[in-house]
Amino acid sequence: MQETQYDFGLIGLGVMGRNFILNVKDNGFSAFGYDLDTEKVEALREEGGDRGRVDATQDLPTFCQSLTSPRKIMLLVPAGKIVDQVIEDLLPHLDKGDIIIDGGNSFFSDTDRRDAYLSEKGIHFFGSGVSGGAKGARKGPSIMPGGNKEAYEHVRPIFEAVAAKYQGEPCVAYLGPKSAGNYVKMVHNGIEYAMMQLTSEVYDLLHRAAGLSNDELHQVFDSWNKGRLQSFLVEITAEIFLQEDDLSSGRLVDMILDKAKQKGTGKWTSQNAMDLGIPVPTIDMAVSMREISALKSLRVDADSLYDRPKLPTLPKEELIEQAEKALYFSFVISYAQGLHQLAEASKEYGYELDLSQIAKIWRAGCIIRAGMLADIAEAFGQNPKLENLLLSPSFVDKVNGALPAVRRVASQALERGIAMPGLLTSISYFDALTTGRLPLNLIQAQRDHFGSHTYERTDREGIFHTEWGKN
Ligand SMILES: NC(=O)C1=CN([C@@H]2O[C@H](COP(=O)(O)OP(=O)(O)OC[C@H]3O[C@@H](n4cnc5c(N)ncnc54)[C@H](OP(=O)(O)O)[C@@H]3O)[C@@H](O)[C@H]2O)C=CC1
Ligand SMILES: O=C(CO)[C@H](O)[C@H](O)COP(=O)(O)O
Repeated sequence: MQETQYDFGLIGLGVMGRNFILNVKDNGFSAFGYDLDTEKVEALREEGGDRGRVDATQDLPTFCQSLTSPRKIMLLVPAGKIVDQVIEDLLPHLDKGDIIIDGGNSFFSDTDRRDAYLSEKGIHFFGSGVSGGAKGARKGPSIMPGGNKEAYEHVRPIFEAVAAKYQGEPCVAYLGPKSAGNYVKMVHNGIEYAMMQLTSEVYDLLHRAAGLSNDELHQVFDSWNKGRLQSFLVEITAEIFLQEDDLSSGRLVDMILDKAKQKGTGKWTSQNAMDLGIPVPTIDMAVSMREISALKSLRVDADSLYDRPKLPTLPKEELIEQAEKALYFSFVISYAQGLHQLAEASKEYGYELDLSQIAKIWRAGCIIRAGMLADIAEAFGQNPKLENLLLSPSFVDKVNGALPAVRRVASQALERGIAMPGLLTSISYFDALTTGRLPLNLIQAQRDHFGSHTYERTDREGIFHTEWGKN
């Protein structure tokens, strides 16, 4: 029987779990890990040093007996059936009031199901997204917990200690009941998909239209990361261009196959946005682009069938300046879409989300952290009911200032046949959302013409139908 009582338990000592548990230990809490894999258990015991502060086992009863009451057990196992399996394995060893935290990228309706199931048994369940990858988990991630508010008080000191800090403020906050935390993490990942797609498009344009080398691309992204585009993704992009390839003489980025994989969180964001009736087309396009990227052989075959315009190389400095504005604009649009979705989800699912607080806990630790999130947090702080970021007076001048260059970049890409679907979609979304009268009156007329679906009028109340073609 294990003598020492540990403050925190962690199941799943993989990429995230191993780093998270060491982070808990470094912040003054004792932690006990559990994994099925002997090597992972032994590796943690080696790396952890003092066994009184961190230890691990492959024996579940020992694991549960070693935790202080109420037990606080975090799961960092692959999302899906494994989470249900681990919960079932744990239940015989738990007491009422114990807390299970699912830190993985679980689908939010699974979290609601698990929450209802466990609350009947007196167990508190937290769906709690964690972002920041391995490094974030080790040194300070952004944490997005949702669940029972009172029970959160037991977890709060640990989460606040291990979370990333932005100017001293922890990047974690209680977000709302039930699946609020997993939902926010899902949309975080949707925004992540959009920002990654947009970054890759700008890289492609600078390289193919203006001939920037990897060294030049490094310099561009590095300098952008010191300005208003300062963000984790721009920072790592700068670093990526410098990485030499161990297996050939060039840079690694040029040797990586152009097929992007996905685990599903971006797709879920798009699917649920459609259920809610909230447009997030830049996120949708980012998901579609991963799908198009997977069609490698089809793309290669089609490439040989069609002509692409051959235009002169563009002046570097001018394109770099315009591209900075295009990336800034489209990052703003990505956040605007994701936060709009969160506002609607909050109403639909009763999460009572505080969008300013969400932007605040994304300012450090997570993959979508960016300097502009401070402005976004302020915009929603000034007007918590802001329907869409584009309505914030503080963003109007910023967006207006970028637009001419954004449109120029898009035209350059279209003229050259360089695919920038994320940027073009962002511009079209912006143009549509800022147009008082759209041509969808014609769609209503068509619907009524072929299917008597009726329409409303601009000049009077009521529902109308016309026998089209009779006058
Ligand atoms: N990697 C990342 O950057 C991020 C991942 N996430 C999410 O965090 C979760 C964990 O991801 P990650 O750490 O990357 O995944 P890993 O696959 O690296 O780690 C998962 C760990 O769980 C173990 N495991 C599987 N089944 C069980 C079980 N029944 N009991 C105990 N342990 C088990 C696995 O062991 P074994 O290998 O032997 O199966 C493995 O050690 C996922 O939901 C992921 O989506 C969230 C943010 C970032
Ligand atoms: O949650 C994350 C970061 O926030 C993960 O890294 C995410 O799983 C990556 O998603 P995908 O594999 O679909 O690109």
